[in-house]
Amino acid sequence: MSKQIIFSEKAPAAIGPYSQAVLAGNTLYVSGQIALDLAPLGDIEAETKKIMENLGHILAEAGMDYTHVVKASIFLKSMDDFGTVNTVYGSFFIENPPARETVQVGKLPKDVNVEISVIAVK
Ligand SMILES: C=C(N)C(=O)O
Repeated sequence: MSKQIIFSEKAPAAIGPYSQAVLAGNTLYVSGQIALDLAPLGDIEAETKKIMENLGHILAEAGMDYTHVVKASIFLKSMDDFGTVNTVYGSFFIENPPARETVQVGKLPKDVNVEISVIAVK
C-alpha cells in the first residue's frame, strides 16, 4: 500500500509531530484542523468557515474535494456552538453529508473553539 504525505501551503502547518494529511492508497486521512490562520479567534462561525476552507485546500492537494469526504469528526469546546457549527459545516456538504461525530472536549490546542478532521476516499 502506498503512503504519501499531503501538504497544502494554503492551510496552517502542523503544530506538532503529525502531518496535515496522509494519503494511504485511495484514502486521505486529514488531521484535525484548527483555525490557526485566523485572528482574532473567538468567533465560532469564522473559525468553522476557515477550517472548512482549509480542509478544502488540503483535499485539493490530494486531488479531492468535499464530495470525497466520507467521515468527519468535530471537537467543540462548547456544545452550545453545535447549531452554529452545523450551519457553517452543512453549507459545505449540501447533499449526502459524510458520517460524523461531534463531541465536546475539555480543551483544544491553542485554545481554539473547534477542531475538525476528515477522512476522504477517491
Ligand atoms: C491540531 C492537531 N491536529 C493536533 O494537535 O493533533
